[in-house]
This record gives sequence, C-alpha cells and structure tokens, in this order.
Amino acid sequence: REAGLPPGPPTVPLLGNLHMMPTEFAQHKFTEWARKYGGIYSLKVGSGTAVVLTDPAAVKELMDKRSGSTVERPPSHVVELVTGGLNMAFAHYTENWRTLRRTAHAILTPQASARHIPIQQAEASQLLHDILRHPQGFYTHIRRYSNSVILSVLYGKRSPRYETPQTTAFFKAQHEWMLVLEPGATPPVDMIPILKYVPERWAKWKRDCAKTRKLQRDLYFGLLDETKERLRRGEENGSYMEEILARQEEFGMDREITGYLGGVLIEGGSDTISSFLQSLILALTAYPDAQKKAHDEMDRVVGEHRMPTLDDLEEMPYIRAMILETHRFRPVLPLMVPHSTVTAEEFNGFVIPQGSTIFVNVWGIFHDPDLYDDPENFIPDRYLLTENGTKPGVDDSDMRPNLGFGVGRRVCPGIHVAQNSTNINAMNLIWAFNFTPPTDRDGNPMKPDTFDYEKGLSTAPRPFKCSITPRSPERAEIIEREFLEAADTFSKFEFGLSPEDQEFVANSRLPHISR
Ligand code: HEM
Repeated sequence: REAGLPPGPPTVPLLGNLHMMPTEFAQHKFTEWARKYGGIYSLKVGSGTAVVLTDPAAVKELMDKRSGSTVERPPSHVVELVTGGLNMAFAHYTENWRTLRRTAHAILTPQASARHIPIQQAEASQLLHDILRHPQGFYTHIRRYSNSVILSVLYGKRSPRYETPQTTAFFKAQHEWMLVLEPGATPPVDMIPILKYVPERWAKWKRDCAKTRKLQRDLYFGLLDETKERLRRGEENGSYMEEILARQEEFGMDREITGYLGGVLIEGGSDTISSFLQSLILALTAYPDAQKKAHDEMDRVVGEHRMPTLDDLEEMPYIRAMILETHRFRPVLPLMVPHSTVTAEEFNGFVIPQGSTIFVNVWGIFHDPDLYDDPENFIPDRYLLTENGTKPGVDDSDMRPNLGFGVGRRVCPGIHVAQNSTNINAMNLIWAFNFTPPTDRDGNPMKPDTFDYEKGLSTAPRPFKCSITPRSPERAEIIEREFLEAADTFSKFEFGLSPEDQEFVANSRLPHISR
C-alpha cells in the first residue's frame, strides 16, 4: 500500500487485497473492515486502489461537495461491450453521459412525475387486486407492478401480466445483464487488458456479452419504435419517451442514445421499486408490533371506507418513518454503484489517487451502532425522534434521509417517480392487508429470515413465506371496485396486447369472475 493512502487490511505482494475481496454480499465484509480500519479505508486490487467510505462526513465532502472529481465510474470492458458506453448508470463521465443525464433531469421533474400519478395509482390498485386474489404470488405481482409502471410512464405501454411479452423480455435481458456483471463471471479483462483480444470462439464471456447486447437492443429499440409509430397515428398518452422524441433535437439526442436512455430508466426503475416493496412486506411480517402501529395510524387517518391517497401521507408520521426505515434497514443498493475519481483528492490527511474506485458503503452507515440505536432491528420510531433516525444527541449534520438514492452528480434521477410509487404502495398495502408469518407445528409464528437476500449490486429479499389476508370484507370490496374503476385509465396504456393478455384483461374486469 503506497504511503499516504488510507489504512486497510494487510496486503500481499502483487495481489494486494485481491485474494480477500468478497465476491458476494461485499457490504458485510466492507462494514466489518470499516469497524476495524475506520470510516475511510483503502483496498489494493493489484496495482489499483479502491477506497471504501463508511463515514457520513467523508461521503458529504468527497461525494457531494467534490462531486466534480468523484463523478466517474470505474472502467469496465464488459459494460463497454454490452452497452457501447451508452448505459447512463455505468457510463464514463463523457459528453454522452452528460446528454443522457441532462435529458433525464429535464423530463423526470417532480411536476412531470406528478402527472403520472394516475397510472401509478391504477397499477397499484391492480397490485392490491392481484394479491387479494392470489396472495401466495405476491412476490411476482410486485415485480409485474414495478415493471408495468415504468413501461407505462416511459413508453405509455403497460403490462397487465407478469407474462406479458415486453415484461418477460425485460426480465430475461436483465437476468443476462446481471450475470455478465457479476464479479468473477468474466475473466479480469480490466486488469489484464490483453484478454480483450481473445477471439470470440474461445471466449464464452464475449458471446454472453453479445447475447445480452442483442436482448437489450431488441427490447429498447422495439419499444422506442412502437412509441414513434403510436405518435404517428396520433395516439399520444403523455409518456416520457413521447416528450423526448418531440424534443430530440433540443436535447441533442440521436436514435441510438434515445434508445439507451429508455433502457437505463427501465433498468433503474424496475427491480429497485420491487425490492423496496418486498423488503417492506418482509419487515411488516417480521415485526408485528411495527405493523400494528402502522395499522392503527392508518385507521385513525383513513379508516376502512375508502383507500388512502398520497395527500393522506402528510397526516401519517409513523408510516413516513416506516418508509425511511425500510430504506435504512435494507437499502436497495447497499454499496450504491461504484464511483471513481477523475483527479487525485486529499481528505483528512489521506491521499486518494486519481482513478481510484470509490464504494459508498451506505449499508455500513445505516447499520453503524455509533449512529443508530439497535441498528440491526426494524424500528420506524427512530425517525420520529430525529430527522435522520440517528440517536438523539449524535451529530448527524452530514446525514440526509434520502442517502439511499445516491450521491453527488450521480444521484438517482428517478427519485420522484420512485418515491411516488413507494409511498402509494406502502400506504395501500398497510391499509389493505394483514401480513403474518407462517406457523410451526405447534402454531408458533416463524419469523422470516430478514437476511435472506439475493446477491448482486442491487439486492432484494429472496422469495419468502408470508400469509396475506384482507383486513376486512369491506376493504376487499373496495379493492375489487377500485380495480374495476381503473379500467379507463388502463385502457389508454393497453396497446398491441397479445391474445393471452387480451383474454386476461377481459376476464379480470368481470367482477368476481375467478373468485
Ligand atoms: C426505490 C427506488 C430506487 C432506489 C433506492 C434507487 C437508488 C439509486 C442509487 C443508489 C443509484 C446510484 C447513485 C450513485 O451512483 O451515487 C441510482 C442511480 C440511478 N437510478 Fe435509481 N433508484 C430507485 C429508483 C429509480 C427509478 C424509478 C429510476 C428511473 C425512473 C431510476 C433510475 C436511475 C438511473 C438512470 C441511475 C444512474 C444515474 C447515473 O449514474 O448517472 N432509479 N439509483
């Protein structure tokens, strides 16, 4: 380890810390090291350097205030091969990234996100309806919901079923994408560049990248062309891509970059929202006392004769706290997306070389016992005591409640769409259902394992067992009615449905048909 670098685990010649780098759930190892080496420490990966930040002051200074220097992403040949440098989330700090980012900001404003609330609410009513009819399928219903919402707001085209072709195509492409991005899935091309020149017939990983690229392009450009075709027919429905197409010249977007902007927004908006909702249900199931408090608040403010609306949230401090606590307890991206430095930086007497990879260990910050009381447990009440949920008396001036949405110039551009969706559904689910764990042979509740998560950059609970029942017959009636009343909103987003989708839509709109 070079002089001046932040401290870190002992290195061995040539490899540095490579031999001890975790290949899954890195946030846990990174947090263990943070408790030992401090809120800023370094890892040597061959001749390269990675810096892990688990200190809110370091995050604020280096990532927010000096974001001009920490805006980069680390090099990745795989990302280049699959996306040609046009996937905003992984793209280098280039003119293309700036164009993508500027356009995303111009369209994903709070005002524009508010215009999409009706379709989000309609989709949320289908989510309740799907869970009411097939509670054991809640895990997949949530995935359909979040994918359909993002397709609707982006391309004006919804997916009534999990098996709707564009949703199936997305999950297939995304699965392949996550596989090639997985550390260890491809040879270390970024460290040993000569490997880039191995011919494709001897390099399965290159064929995998080519396959992923094709799956993504077929979907993203297919959806784009359908939107164009719809516009040509004069069938606008206010989607984001319509706006981009109309303002393409002003934004400096050609066809290629427009296709990839749509793609990254589907990727960014699909499994993140579903991960949040699945974690919320997991926490409600595992923490019945918290669930009871949320139910009580809901009953006080909304009662059982109507469904909640976004305006009700203002009156619900406990449920707002519960939403923040879910982000803290199980952050969707526990290490965010790695950043990298454009220039060398100095901080607290340490040197961070140019080109270092930077991990913001949001998991470690959110589970720091110096900042939070009993951080391993789900306790929404902490956010009633202080704005950041930190222990009373702790200096939290470097924290912010939405830290889980990223830092500096890379902060999540979809935050408004995301928050509308998480807020609507958190309220709906709490209003509608009781969530109870399965019981053992003696009838004792078996608390679900709140650590059983999928590995990867973005995580979600692995499918878990939970019994979901309507809180009252009247609520079940209202869910049925709201879903039927959403048909008008849905119809504006139902284009080119397959025969199976048409049949599903027709059947699901007949009151009580399959009950
Ligand atoms: C609960 C929901 C969500 C969470 C927790 C979340 C969180 C994040 C985080 C942590 C990052 C990385 C920031 C960084 O590198 O500093 C990110 C980036 C990103 N998110 Fe989200 N996100 C969510 C929903 C969405 C939605 C709905 C969209 C699209 C409409 C979206 C689009 C993106 C994009 C395109 C990026 C890459 C930005 C860039 O690198 O310039 N996200 N998000």
